[in-house]
Amino acid sequence: MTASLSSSAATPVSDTLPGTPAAARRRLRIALIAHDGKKDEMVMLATEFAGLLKQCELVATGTTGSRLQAEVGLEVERMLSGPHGGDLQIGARLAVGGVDAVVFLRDPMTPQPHEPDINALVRACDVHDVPCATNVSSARLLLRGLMV
Ligand SMILES: O=C(CO)COP(=O)(O)O
Repeated sequence: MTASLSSSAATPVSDTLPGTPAAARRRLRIALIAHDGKKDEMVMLATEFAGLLKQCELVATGTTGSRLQAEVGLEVERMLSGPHGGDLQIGARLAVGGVDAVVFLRDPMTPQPHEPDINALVRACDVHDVPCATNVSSARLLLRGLMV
């Protein structure tokens, strides 16, 4: 497993693939976000992939980040809580090349007050071709892919 990658903030994730010489690699930067109804699943997922995630630079929205720190023991940079702008902060970082992958466990059954922010973050992933998993099954595939 490798989670070390080259150092430029603007380096595309393609430069993080296994062919890149170890000395030129920088750590993968992964954003982790979960709505309240999905936070338990996020904790379970992060526990399952803790070996990988501990080698990565992690950023999360506020409450998700607290739970990952407290319950999984991960070092996480915490942004604002989602409804207070955390999704937008992560989207802004992603737009300038500062995020390599996003796991965003959205709750499709519960209306969110900050729906436009959520859509903006997912759109930013599509605009900038950053992998974004929005459910546990796709997150497992994405994280396994990063472990190659
Ligand atoms: O609302 C969120 C994402 O849209 C998540 O925010 P929290 O992690 O602060 O609960």
